[in-house]
Amino acid sequence: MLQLTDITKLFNPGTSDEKIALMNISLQFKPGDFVTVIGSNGAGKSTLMNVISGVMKPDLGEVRIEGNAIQQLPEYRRSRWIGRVFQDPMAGTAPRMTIEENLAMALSRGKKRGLGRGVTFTKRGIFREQLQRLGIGLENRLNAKVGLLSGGERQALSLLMATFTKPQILLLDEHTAALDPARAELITSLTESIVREMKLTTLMVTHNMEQAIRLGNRLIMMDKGRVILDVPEERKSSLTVSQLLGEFERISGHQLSDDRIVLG
Ligand SMILES: Nc1ncnc2c1ncn2[C@@H]1O[C@H](COP(=O)(O)OP(=O)(O)OP(=O)(O)O)[C@@H](O)[C@H]1O
Repeated sequence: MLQLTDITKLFNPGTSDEKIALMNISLQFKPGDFVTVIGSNGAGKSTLMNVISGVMKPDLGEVRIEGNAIQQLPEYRRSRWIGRVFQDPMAGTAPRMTIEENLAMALSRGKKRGLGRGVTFTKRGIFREQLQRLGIGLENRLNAKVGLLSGGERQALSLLMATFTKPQILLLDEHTAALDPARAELITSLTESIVREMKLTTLMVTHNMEQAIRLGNRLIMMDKGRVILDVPEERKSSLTVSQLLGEFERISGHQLSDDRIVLG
């Protein structure tokens, strides 16, 4: 279980440039929860992901996984519980290394440095089997340099790498936003099946309102560092994009300003 209690994060505190990125955020996620996260520009969505993954420490509050407070642990020490996929397909992989070298690296995640990074015969078999699940033929290209793959192929590989060692939590930071619609749909359905099969607690930031409603079992809306709406599955399934935008306006008192918004 992932639990956030009274998380506050300020940037440049005490200066004229002070920004409240997160203000008293308390959220609890059950194993297998698939939560879509939407909000206006600068609402704090990426900061929330960064505080959970350990890229940043909160100024106040606790991040707990399975009851253990981890907010002071550095990112690399949280990696056995948390996988993350970014918007930029280059971010989750090493482009100069081959597919199998990248997977070997993913497999050694959370283990002591230098251990188990080589590609053995047995590992190659596991890699082929796992890549096959993606259904895009990467299992036949183990020695291809990742930098030569298309954005969609790289994002599928990033997804596999982020979940290779069966983390409990998956953070998706607009991971389909840089792809064309067909590739985005492929990555979305791969995401859904991986999340379902592995029962991952998943937080997915998206600017696509239709996707935010359609995917997952809970929707969180953020504005100015706060969670302003938390929609459970029962209500989410009957929600429309215009109702969602209307709710945002009603609660926040202003229109959703998002330069990357996609309505559906
Ligand atoms: N490193 C930083 N230094 C200073 N301010 C920052 C930093 N990172 C984020 N902020 C500020 O914190 C607030 C929250 O930013 P964050 O990136 O989390 O928002 P977001 O919801 O992900 O926005 P967007 O959808 O535009 O990417 C914003 O006001 C932003 O300008």
